Amino acid sequence: MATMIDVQDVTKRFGNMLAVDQCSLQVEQGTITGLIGPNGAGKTTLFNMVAGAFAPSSGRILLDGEDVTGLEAHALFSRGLLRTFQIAQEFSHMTALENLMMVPARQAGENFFNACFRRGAVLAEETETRKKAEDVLGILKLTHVKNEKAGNLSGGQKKLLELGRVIMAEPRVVLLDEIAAGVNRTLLNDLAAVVQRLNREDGLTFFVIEHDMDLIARLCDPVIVMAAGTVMVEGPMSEIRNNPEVIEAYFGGTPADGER
Ligand SMILES: Nc1ncnc2c1ncn2[C@@H]1O[C@H](COP(=O)(O)OP(=O)(O)OP(=O)(O)O)[C@@H](O)[C@H]1O
Repeated sequence: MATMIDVQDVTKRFGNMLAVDQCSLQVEQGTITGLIGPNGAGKTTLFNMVAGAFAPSSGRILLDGEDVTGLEAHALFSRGLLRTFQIAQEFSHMTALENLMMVPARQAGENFFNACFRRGAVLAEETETRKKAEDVLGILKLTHVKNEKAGNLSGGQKKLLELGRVIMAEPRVVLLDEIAAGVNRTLLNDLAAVVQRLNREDGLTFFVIEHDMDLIARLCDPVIVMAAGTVMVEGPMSEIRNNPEVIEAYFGGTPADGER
């Protein structure tokens, strides 16, 4: 199995604060890899570096074998890595369908030459994009709100739409950042099912930060536990749950059911 994301000895300092401390981890191609750990463990900082929000202070990050250390999000996107993004304010007045239709980075309609001289091709492409967006709405069970403005959707529906935008972009690896937060159980089941389907059927690799341990247990294998800026342990959730070091890091030694 090829390594999709390879974090090598990465450190991130904010002034005197060592947020990530010589951390090394791998996300293998075709996996749904979870990243968990107590508050302040460095998960978000690590994610931010992998997603191109900021560069590491030291260390290297490889994407599918290529050194991408310090590349910005748009450069990573063109290499197939995408992080779920909140529906930006400016898109909230657009409908669910429009939000999906505008995702492809290089729509023919945006190309001046095509717009002027190849109108037929542009129209064909728009029809194709609309069809794909409608299919994605169907997968997400959002067809009934396709003409609703994104800003009027429930929190859970917005998360599903975010995932829809990811599907439209056709990435190879997706970073999911706390998708369960504020989502009801029914919609969460839909979200989890879509992630599993994309993983199994389309071979998408997922790297998931999540505080909902049930969701992690259901989706992720392996699970990487971070503490104090580095990796503490890695393995299937069934092992992680009973690992004394993990219990100590989360609960100060008080045995619990693994829920934060
Ligand atoms: N921009 C910043 N400036 C200064 N310190 C920061 C910054 N971002 C994060 N930190 C610090 O780095 C450490 C790691 O934070 P981080 O948000 O990465 O942890 P986390 O594991 O994602 O925590 P949580 O689960 O609470 O989101 C924390 O002590 C945090 O206060």
